[in-house]
Amino acid sequence: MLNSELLHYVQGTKKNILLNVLFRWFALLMNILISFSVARLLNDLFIGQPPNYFLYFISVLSFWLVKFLFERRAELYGHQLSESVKIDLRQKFFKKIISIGPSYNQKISTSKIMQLAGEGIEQLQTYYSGFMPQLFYSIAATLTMVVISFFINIKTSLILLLLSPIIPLVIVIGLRIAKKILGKYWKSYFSLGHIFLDNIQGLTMLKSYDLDAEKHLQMNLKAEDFRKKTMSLLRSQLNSINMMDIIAFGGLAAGIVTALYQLKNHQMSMFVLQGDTRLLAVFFIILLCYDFFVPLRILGSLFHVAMNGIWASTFIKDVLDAPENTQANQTIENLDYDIQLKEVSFSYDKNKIISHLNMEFPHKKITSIVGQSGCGKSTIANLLIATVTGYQGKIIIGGIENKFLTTENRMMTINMLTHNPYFFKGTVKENLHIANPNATNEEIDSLLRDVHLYDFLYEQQGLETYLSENAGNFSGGQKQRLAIARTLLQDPEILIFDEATSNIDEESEEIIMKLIRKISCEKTIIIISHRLSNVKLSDNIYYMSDGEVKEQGTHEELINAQKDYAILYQHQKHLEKYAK
Ligand SMILES: Nc1ncnc2c1ncn2[C@@H]1O[C@H](COP(=O)(O)OP(=O)(O)OP(=O)(O)O)[C@@H](O)[C@H]1O
Repeated sequence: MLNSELLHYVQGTKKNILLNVLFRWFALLMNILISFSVARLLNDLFIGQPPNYFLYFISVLSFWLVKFLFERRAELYGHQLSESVKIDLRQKFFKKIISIGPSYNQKISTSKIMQLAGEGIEQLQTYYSGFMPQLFYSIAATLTMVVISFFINIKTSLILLLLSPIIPLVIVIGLRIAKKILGKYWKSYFSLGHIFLDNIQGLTMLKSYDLDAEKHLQMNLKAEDFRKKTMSLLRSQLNSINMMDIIAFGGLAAGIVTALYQLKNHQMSMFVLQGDTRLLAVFFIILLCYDFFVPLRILGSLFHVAMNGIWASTFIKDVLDAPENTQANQTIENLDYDIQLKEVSFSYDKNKIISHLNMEFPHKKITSIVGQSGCGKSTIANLLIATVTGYQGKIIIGGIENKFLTTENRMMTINMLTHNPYFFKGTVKENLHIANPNATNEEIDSLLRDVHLYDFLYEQQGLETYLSENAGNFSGGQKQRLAIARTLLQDPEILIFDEATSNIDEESEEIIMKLIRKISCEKTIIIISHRLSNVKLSDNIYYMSDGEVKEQGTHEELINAQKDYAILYQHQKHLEKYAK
């Protein structure tokens, strides 16, 4: 019921729980004093002794005021607890995702991260700030009331003592029953989140294929499944709440009946008071019985919300406990940005993608990788930028094994431009500043001239020109040229162009290729392209097939070799001539 491991994840939790419980316990003592005062007043009225109303009023008001202050204090600690839990857990969660590095996606899906960071942590917050303090408070309050009732009437006290563990027992049984339901609930929730995010990301494509209505229906089915799972969870929670109500009210009735029975048998008295205290004792114990089951009953209700948190915690814990690459603490110190792959192999699950690759990508040179679709070209790029990890062999970048490079250093050193760069809604300047927040307008303008976008942008609002979502108001070629300007603004030493010129107009392609050749005298350039005409001027070309390097050399050398590269080149040349 109490996951003690979780306590370690949130700083200051124990202190805040302790203070919250302590002040609520003080408030309980005040409440008991109020009950005692009310019992005395009733006793006075019943035995015909004129009560001192003013004294009762003052004492009840004073107890109530002190109780109110204690409760406010407890609330304050509860609030602190609740906030620190949420902030702490979210910070730890995101820090962990960042420290796992760009390959986090191999371990956990984006939709799951969003759901756990949002709803998951929200649920866990209730566990920490509601359920956990309530659990300790319930124990303290129950024991306190059992001890006090012991001094009034032992039998009633024993009845309360015997009945008190039933509610926690129902909670434990409820947890066992709900385990299966909760498993289904979270599975359905993750599945809904995954499909929702996927469809939102691909909405434009879905619309263009007129598939949005179909996907809408699919999402409705998932949402309906989630609704059913939620209802089933709520039903089980409601059953258990009903059960706890029966026990709480049954316990209250049992306590009252026992007390009255004891009164009838002349066994009721206040041990500590002189004289005939039978009626006082019975009123006091009835009021105590009324309060007795309240903490346990609240524990029961909170338990159902906390149960979700406990379940979410297992997923959150998996993320927080995910192994980090603690060896990744080196940075490239020298000015050598050569890359070497030595006997590198990699598999997705058991599917071998590349095998025993030996490649070199020298600094200040253009090296290209070509080959049939699916031969593993992008996998090499992904291994270099570490969005994919778990390779055998060695990848040496600037003299340092890739695994040992810090994520920050790798990200500052290597940049990959794909055929589908992302732009945020906002101005051109805002989007370019992502790569370098300190870049001046002059530096940006100079790059915009290099990518032949200057005139186009300054015919509009210049750097303040507005980009709609993912630069939807720009053509494919303009978007790609803007992306290259953004990449160059960051000024990384190693640049990977993975099909960066596919699907764009010839003019843009020519501009980009010219620029790549211009910067190649000071950077390590890797070009991945299915169009061999783009790699003709490379210093070295690797021709790959089935995850292996089959040929290597300059364009002329490979053409003269008259093997697969030459055949593919002639084939593409023929097709391009035909297309024109
Ligand atoms: N995340 C993944 N999980 C499992 N298999 C994958 C994953 N990504 C790629 N693959 C598989 O790895 C193989 C190599 O993919 P890769 O993207 O490296 O090929 P490529 O040579 O770049 O192809 P293309 O020229 O079509 O982009 C393919 O068979 C692909 O199906």
